[in-house]
Amino acid sequence: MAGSGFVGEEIRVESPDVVYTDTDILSYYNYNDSRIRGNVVTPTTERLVFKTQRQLPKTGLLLVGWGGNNGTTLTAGILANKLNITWNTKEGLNHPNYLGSICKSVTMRVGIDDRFMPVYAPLNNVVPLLNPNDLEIWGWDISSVNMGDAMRRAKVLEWDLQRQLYSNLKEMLPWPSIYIPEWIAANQSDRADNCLKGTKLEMVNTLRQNIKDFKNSRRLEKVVIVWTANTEKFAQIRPGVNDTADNLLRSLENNSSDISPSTMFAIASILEGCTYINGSPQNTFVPGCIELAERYHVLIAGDDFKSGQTKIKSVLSDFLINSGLKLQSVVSYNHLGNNDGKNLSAPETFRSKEISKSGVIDDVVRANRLMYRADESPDHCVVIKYVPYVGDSKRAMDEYISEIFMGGRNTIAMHNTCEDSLLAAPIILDLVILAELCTRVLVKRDKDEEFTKMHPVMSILSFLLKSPQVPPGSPIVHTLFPQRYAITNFFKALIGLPPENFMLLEHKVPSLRMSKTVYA
Ligand SMILES: NC(=O)c1ccc[n+]([C@@H]2O[C@H](COP(=O)([O-])OP(=O)(O)OC[C@H]3O[C@@H](n4cnc5c(N)ncnc54)[C@H](O)[C@@H]3O)[C@@H](O)[C@H]2O)c1
Ligand SMILES: O=P([O-])([O-])O[C@@H]1[C@@H](O)[C@H](O)[C@@H](O)[C@H](O)[C@@H]1O
Repeated sequence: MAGSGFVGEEIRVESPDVVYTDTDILSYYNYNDSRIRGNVVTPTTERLVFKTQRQLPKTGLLLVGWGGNNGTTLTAGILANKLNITWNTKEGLNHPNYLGSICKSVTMRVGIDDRFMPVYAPLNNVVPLLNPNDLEIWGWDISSVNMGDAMRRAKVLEWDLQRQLYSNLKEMLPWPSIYIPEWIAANQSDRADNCLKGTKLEMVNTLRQNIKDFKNSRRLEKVVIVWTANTEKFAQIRPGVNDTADNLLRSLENNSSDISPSTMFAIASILEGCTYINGSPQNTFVPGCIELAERYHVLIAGDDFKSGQTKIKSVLSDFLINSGLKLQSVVSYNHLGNNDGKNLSAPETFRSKEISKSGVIDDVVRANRLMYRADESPDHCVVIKYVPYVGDSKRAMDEYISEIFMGGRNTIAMHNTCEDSLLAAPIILDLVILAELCTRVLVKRDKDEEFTKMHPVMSILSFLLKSPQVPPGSPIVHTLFPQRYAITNFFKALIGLPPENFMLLEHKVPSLRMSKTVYA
């Protein structure tokens, strides 16, 4: 629709720097930045070439912890969308949707029209992205309950919707999984009736066979594996045990107690060439695991889905500090009554979550040496309580206190109630869709001969994760909008468009509105 400020169909770039072949999109891209030496700043330009496969592969999604609130809610939600199942509540008729997914519900600015006004397009019309309705889904759980009864157990979705999905879901039985009690809360033992036996190596090989059989039986080209099982305690990083890929594999063969179930899943995924995403806060990606992913060029991402309280914190801390208000105290409390909350009621598993929820203000504080000394940071307290009665409906209460002009104080208090799994499920979807896109992208410097994959640690997914994994030595960005623009600017680079600069100079420099349109 001309002049509507919106493009509802797949956009196509016309530029000498963008070539659409039958199989790929080739974009010749100027990556501009500036290099600082002392107080001397030098603009830099690196000519890159991105090659993005256009063909969408038949893709499978394997969920570890499939029978949990997130796993069942995601599976049920995709099925409801696929079958277009509507359901009644006291408010009336409800339709399936993908609200909460940036790949399915968000647009991005792609440029300006002839009136110099912004034009937006859905993310999935900018570069080819998987349709979640096409995903083949299966998974593992230490609980043998079928997905229909697990959906009922989760108590997340409205009964009229559950009723219509149950017959499909009850046929889905999770594969047995790895249960090593000391890695999660003892209160999880009552659901662990679906557990593999044998040595750690034997169990990893069983997981690998599960993956192979799933891939072959469904004729899949790709499989993405997501850990949405319970939060584990942190693993000790031990030299000679899990500090290198070879030591990690040798420790697996030696049945080392230092290797967690989540790291065993990561090893199986990597050895089967499957992208692996850690949706929980534990340190699955011990150094040896990252090295293994680098060795096999298998993409990994983590940690801990960023769904509610932490997402808000990443925005508020950015707003306060980057408005020159000195944030001095952040207290994040929440209680919830789902099984995640039950597992987090144990000190060691809570500690994993406390670490991932606490790090989110670090980058914005560290970036401001005007207000914060190197050894100074706001008080930051995280509290999570398990209250069975509220179920999946997490009640979060936060307080932010900042010092303001001339000795003043600014206190922001907020209350947030939401079904935690209805926030997390679309985030899992985005992680899968964006991770799959990353597997289709190759890049090289224009002057180089060979294309290469991007670094296996997908820091581009930081927008979706509380405690983002980044390539060794890379900075961690927590603030939400830079994370989001990292994704949309990446999309623009893949089709040869310049990054968002927010300058709107056409509306600040009158002569720009007179100049002929100059196509790059
Ligand atoms: N908003 C959210 O729901 C949210 C946000 C961020 C992170 N997370 C994390 O996502 C994970 C899942 O959350 P949830 O609400 O679905 O929890 P849940 O307890 O409902 O589901 C976890 C599932 O994992 C299973 N499980 C445990 N150990 C396993 C293993 N070794 N192998 C296979 N299955 C195993 C359990 O039986 C359970 O069915 C948790 O770690 C949670 O901290 C959730
Ligand atoms: O994403 P977020 O709302 O900051 O954090 C949430 C925690 O507050 C909650 O207690 C936990 O059960 C969820 O797994 C999630 O991690």
